[in-house]
Amino acid sequence: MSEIIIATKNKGKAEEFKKMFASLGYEVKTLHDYPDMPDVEETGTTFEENAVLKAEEISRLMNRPVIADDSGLSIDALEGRPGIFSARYAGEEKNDEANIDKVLEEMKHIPEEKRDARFYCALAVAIPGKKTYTVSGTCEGKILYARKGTNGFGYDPIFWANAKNKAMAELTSEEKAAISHRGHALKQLEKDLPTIL
Ligand SMILES: O=P(O)(O)OP(=O)(O)OP(=O)(O)OC[C@H]1O[C@@H](n2cnc3c(O)ncnc32)[C@H](O)[C@@H]1O
Ligand SMILES: [Mg+2]
Repeated sequence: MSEIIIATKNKGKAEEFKKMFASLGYEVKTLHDYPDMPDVEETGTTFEENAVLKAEEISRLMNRPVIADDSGLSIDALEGRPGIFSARYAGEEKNDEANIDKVLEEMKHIPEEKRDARFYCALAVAIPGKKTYTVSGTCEGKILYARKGTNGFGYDPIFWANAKNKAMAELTSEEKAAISHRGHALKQLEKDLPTIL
């Protein structure tokens, strides 16, 4: 099986990528398999810029093709927050539960019709000697008033996925991949995989 490296230290993302790529016949390695790789600083102002920073730095260090994912949740009533700061919304330690609590608190008086939000995922593909490129995907939904479901990771328990009429954390991994921002972004890469790997 061909191997692809995803420059992530996020366990939830790593699990999703492993399953999605396995169904395409590829084996995923992440930075959990290469613990000496550094944390790349996400200094960009967009998801795309941050995905490119992560993919290019790890590709340069490994001298191999590398894909990186930068993603997050954008809430209309919060003017797009947490956005590119989704991982660290409630503090540097990147705590999913604290991040959810902060969003629930900020959204507690916002009425049903003003709770629209979307997940965004930018994937960057860095190949030594070639120009890095990006693809992206979104997933439309609403912010719930409380947690629902136990699957997935990050903000999934408070995100109502319009496409499935269920909370994201109620979906199986296959159901989520079919409608998610990450699934939509990956769809656009599928045809390129033989040249990336
Ligand atoms: O940079 P890497 O190492 O990949 O890991 P990270 O956790 O820092 O990842 P990001 O910088 O891309 O931040 C993304 C955050 O957005 C949230 N997020 C992204 N995709 C999500 C999904 O499918 N479901 C729920 N939350 C998601 C989640 O809280 C992540 O921590
Ligand atoms: Mg990050």
